[in-house]
Amino acid sequence: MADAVMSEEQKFSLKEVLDTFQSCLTENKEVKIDQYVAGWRGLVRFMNSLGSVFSFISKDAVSKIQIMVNHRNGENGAQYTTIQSMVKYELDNGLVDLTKRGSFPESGCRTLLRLHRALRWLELFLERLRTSTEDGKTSVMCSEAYNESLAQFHPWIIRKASGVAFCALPGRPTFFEVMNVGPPEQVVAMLGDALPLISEVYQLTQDLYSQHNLLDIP
Ligand SMILES: CCCCCCCCCCCCC/C=C/[C@@H](O)[C@H](COP(=O)(O)O)NC(=O)CCCCCCCCCCCCCCC
Repeated sequence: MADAVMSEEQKFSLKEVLDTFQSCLTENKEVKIDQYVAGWRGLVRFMNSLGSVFSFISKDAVSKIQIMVNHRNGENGAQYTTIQSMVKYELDNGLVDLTKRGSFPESGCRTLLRLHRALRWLELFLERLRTSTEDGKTSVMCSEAYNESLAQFHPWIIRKASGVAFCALPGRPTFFEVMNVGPPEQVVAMLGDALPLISEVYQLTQDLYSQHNLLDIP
């Protein structure tokens, strides 16, 4: 049993997680929610392995993941197969608070928007990691990516706490090791493969939300 657990742990590689995002896309460029959520789950697992300073971040991510899973497992789960079908279903049925917080604090559209904004952070951070030099500082890459994306949606106290957490990030060599992908050149190559697909998932969602004026759901 212990061995089985060990080998599961050892198998954990960030490549598999990023592959999950790749598997989100359907032939007609819709984004599948199960895979999207599975991608986030893998990222949270990775983040947890970096230390408990990140637990306030992972707690929030886990609760949002759970909301999406509940929608999928609910009575109308089939409507939540893709982000596209979810948006249509929730808008057609008036299930989203569009201008102020009200009856639907856990709408799929609202919850996914939070993860979507975080996906932009991920894209920016991974791009910085990919192009960084050996002595690059992950904390700087992370906070720059954060300031260009999520920070604008967070109040001061969260920005402050995030800044503190970023300082606890391990250096680039350790970070690459924990990713468990192989030597640094291989990590860089893997990121080069994964990033265009993450960008595509991000862009498709961004365009959909923008078409339906959903980018500011409170
Ligand atoms: C590995 C470094 C980890 C750095 C993570 C950077 C993201 C920082 C996000 C800080 C969020 C703080 C927690 C609170 C958030 C909420 O206030 C806020 C708004 O929610 P509300 O409208 O329901 O109130 N929530 C959010 O914006 C959603 C945040 C979701 C964060 C998910 C972060 C997962 C990070 C996964 C890291 C994986 C790194 C892999 C890189 C190789």
